[in-house]
Amino acid sequence: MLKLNNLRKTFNAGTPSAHTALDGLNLRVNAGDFVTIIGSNGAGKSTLFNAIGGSFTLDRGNVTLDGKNITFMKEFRRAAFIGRLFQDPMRGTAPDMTIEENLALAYSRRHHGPLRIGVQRKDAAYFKEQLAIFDMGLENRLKTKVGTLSGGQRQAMSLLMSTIAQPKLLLLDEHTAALDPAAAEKIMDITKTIQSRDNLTTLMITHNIQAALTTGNRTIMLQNGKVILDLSGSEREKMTIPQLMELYAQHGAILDDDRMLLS
Ligand SMILES: Nc1ncnc2c1ncn2[C@@H]1O[C@H](COP(=O)(O)OP(=O)(O)OP(=O)(O)O)[C@@H](O)[C@H]1O
Repeated sequence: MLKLNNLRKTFNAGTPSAHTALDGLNLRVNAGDFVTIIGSNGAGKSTLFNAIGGSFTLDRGNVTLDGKNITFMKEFRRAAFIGRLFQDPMRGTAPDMTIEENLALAYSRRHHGPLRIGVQRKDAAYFKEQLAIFDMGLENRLKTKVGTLSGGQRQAMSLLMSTIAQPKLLLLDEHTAALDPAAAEKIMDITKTIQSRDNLTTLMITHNIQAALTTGNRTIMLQNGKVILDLSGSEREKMTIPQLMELYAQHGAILDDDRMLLS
């Protein structure tokens, strides 16, 4: 479904600050897979998402999605079929637009036509139904400006906007890390519900090792811009956090991030 072949990206090439963030990265993801991604700071996780989303030109390698080579496709075109959530709940929604206008904009991507903020009555009913799943009272606030919502509510909006047009791929970049624990749990629960309901092929970066091992069906570990571990099936089920850290250490990496250990 998603094939990443030999991805390479060096930032500031040819200067003293040159840094190879992706170093011949290979990955195959099957349709419907929910893959969690872990790795220490600077391992290349967000750069991997930027490569898939088309934020920069790769030095080498190619990205194929659903049999189509999208390596040179512009970022805004990929956004029509790749949903992405960031840590910051303020990204991904337009604060001066209402809940229904934001959703109408996202929903119009489904038709691959021009983006629309005009809200048709039948669409408004559908948005209400979808918002009700979050159980945050948002379904009764369609005319509320998104800028007035809490962080958790805005991330709920971003999640719905990223998935309402049924993307081919969903990229979650620590999308619950900046939320309070109750909101984080709620957003994660709904993420799982939507993922399994729509059989959405999903990649999720997390610093929470426990969540990485128990969410989705596969866990990969990145280090120095490469996939160094790929766990699924019974091997993943049996894996404990100490064993995982030991494996990580064997690759010369240290889980030096307190968030990983404490969360
Ligand atoms: N636009 C850029 N220009 C220069 N260097 C960059 C750029 N983007 C990323 N890097 C560097 O590439 C490396 C990988 O960064 P990346 O953000 O992918 O790491 P990460 O695994 O997501 O880390 P974290 O968990 O801290 O978010 C880092 O050393 C980073 O400084």
